[in-house]
Amino acid sequence: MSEDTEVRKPKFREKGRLMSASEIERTLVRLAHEIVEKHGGSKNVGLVGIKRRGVPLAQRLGVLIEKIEKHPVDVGVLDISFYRDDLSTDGPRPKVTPGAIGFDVTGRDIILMDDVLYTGRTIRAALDALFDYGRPKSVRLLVLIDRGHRELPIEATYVGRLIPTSKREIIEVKLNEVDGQEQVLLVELVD
Ligand SMILES: O=P(O)(O)OC[C@H]1O[C@H](OP(=O)(O)OP(=O)(O)O)[C@H](O)[C@@H]1O
Ligand SMILES: O=c1cc[nH]c(=O)[nH]1
Repeated sequence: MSEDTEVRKPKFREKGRLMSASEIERTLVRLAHEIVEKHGGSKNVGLVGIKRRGVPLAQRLGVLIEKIEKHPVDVGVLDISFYRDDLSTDGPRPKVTPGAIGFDVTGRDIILMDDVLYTGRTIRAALDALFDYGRPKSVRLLVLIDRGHRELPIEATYVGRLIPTSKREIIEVKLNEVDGQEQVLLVELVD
């Protein structure tokens, strides 16, 4: 490949660790209690994790809520494969891949879960997908990190950490089940 055609890979610089494994754990415990409190229990609650890192978060919260409420909670998976550049209005759009969530969402109080909330476009696509599977009674959003910069009127009811960021920064959530390590990092794009 000539120098002219060579694609320059973006370079990133680690700026610091935002959350350790134990901080992630404590945050999830707090969110589990918030969910139980706000829903007056968990009998009608169904947790739906957005692939990829929303899934282990939903599974962990399911275990934590079950410990508090002493009965199992439905945990499902929403598989949204999408092509993304900067997700500009004319660019490639998130694509919903058909696949079972794992339980019937109709009539349920669904808590949709993801690791990072940024522009909100992933969640918009996830909501479209969710309603293809049924008609929930309510849908709330839980994210581990809200980093701001929304492009759509989407907000999370349950937020692990609100981290104001610049657009050059990226939040990297690392979870054991996906990444083989457990932490949240702040990285920055360098020229
Ligand atoms: O609010 P948005 O602008 O849509 O950004 C948030 C999404 O970005 C990340 O996914 P990513 O595209 O990095 O895919 P991955 O989860 O498979 O790593 C993150 O996991 C959220 O799903
Ligand atoms: O900073 C960001 C933005 C979108 N998705 C991420 O995982 N991190």
